[in-house]
Amino acid sequence: MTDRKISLEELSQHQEAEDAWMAINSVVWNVTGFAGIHPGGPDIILEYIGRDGSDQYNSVHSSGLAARNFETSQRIGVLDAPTKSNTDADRDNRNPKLDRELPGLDEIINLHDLEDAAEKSLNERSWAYLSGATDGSITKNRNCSIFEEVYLRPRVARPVGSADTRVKILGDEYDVPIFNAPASLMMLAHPDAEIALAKGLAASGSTIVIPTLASYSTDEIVEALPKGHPFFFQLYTSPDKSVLDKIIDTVVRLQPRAIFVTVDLPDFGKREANERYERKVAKQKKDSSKTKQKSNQARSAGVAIDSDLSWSKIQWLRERTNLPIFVKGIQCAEDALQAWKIGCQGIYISNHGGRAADTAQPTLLTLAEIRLRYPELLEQMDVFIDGGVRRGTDVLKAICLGAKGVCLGRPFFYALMYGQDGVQYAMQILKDELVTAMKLCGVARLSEAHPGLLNTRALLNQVDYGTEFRSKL
Ligand SMILES: Cc1cc2nc3c(=O)[nH]c(=O)nc-3n(C[C@H](O)[C@H](O)[C@H](O)COP(=O)(O)O)c2cc1C
Repeated sequence: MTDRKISLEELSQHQEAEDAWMAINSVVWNVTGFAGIHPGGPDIILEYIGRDGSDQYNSVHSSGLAARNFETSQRIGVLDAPTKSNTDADRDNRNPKLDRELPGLDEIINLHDLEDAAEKSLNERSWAYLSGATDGSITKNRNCSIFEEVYLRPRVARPVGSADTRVKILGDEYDVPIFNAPASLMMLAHPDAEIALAKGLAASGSTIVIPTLASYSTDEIVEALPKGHPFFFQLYTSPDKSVLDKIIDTVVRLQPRAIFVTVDLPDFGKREANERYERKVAKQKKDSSKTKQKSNQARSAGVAIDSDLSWSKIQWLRERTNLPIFVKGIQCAEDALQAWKIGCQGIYISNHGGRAADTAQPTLLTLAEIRLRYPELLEQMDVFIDGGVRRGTDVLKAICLGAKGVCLGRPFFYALMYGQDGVQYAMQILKDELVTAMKLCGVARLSEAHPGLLNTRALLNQVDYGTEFRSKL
């Protein structure tokens, strides 16, 4: 069947919410009703209906994503005027994320150097989105600095000729306990986005946590992994049942080792760096309406935001699939206990890298709180943690307190500026640092790590011991 040819004029006649068409890389789609379920929120769809949305689309999505997500019945035809094709989009999109040339990887010796390189080289939009946090970035910064307040207590004269960093999680062995923290729209760092991330992590003996809001489709990312390689999936529980069902069906078909269901974002926080950027752009475009609105990328409530998410929905999810469920976004001991009570196989301690509630306590403190109040949970569930991890010593400290998997968010975005090579390079830095930290502390294998290797006085001063003590405040 040949596609019907559509002129730009005909396209422009379909710009109402109830009758909405949009051109993406020359193909015209009927997107009526899509604004309300678009993961990135309705504003951006409503802005481009009746028009060619290719440039905006290509800046964050793979060229094939639209065809995978829309039904064939939504394909109206192709534009008659020559505009972008998928091939043009792939070519144009090779490297628009950088404003300045990147330093060579040989100039990067730790993850802080990677962040400096990102700050200098990424374009303003990407930097604002990736590096930003909510309000005053208190939690983002405290996630990092708390690792500096926990001191190592190295044991000496212990044979550590080789340090074994392997870890077993849900029956699979990984070379390192280090994973990516799932993060949306990685194409803002590099056009190969999650494809390069998946390949780089697998080549480093780890694996990817695939985000719901990836730039590539879940199928494309899984295809990039070696056949049969394990992976995890991060789920946003869309409030729209049909959207959620579709995501779950895809995920169940692809069989991740576990689903990490994100629970810490019932509303968008106030992402000030994004807002500043969007207002600046609106001002340049002289679009005063935008400067007064909530900025769309920063604060629009896409389908990711499930304000009514409840424990019963997580329980429903447990019954809906036979896959292990980990709750991502645990920020206190009571919720860790609740996750265990409803039968979750794991918890993932996170405060969204300081992008949810600002001034929420740093994640290492939450891990200490759980360990002190419900130590048995650390035996009964697998524990992942993220937030502020930048060094091999940070990884070791989290493992000493009971974490099994340690994840990093922003650093993998920055590493991705260099594509797959950057991901492998960052993993090698972390692994080398972890091995050195283990050896210097007298730890030959990760199973030997324990809290006695740490001076945690700084944490103990801050840990919340529960209602019994709190009522005395
Ligand atoms: C740019 C960006 C996008 C993110 N997107 C998601 C997401 O789609 N789903 C999710 O569960 N967490 C998301 N997160 C939170 C991360 O999974 C993780 O909790 C956080 O980045 C860890 O902190 P770190 O960046 O200090 O390592 C995102 C974080 C960043 C920085």
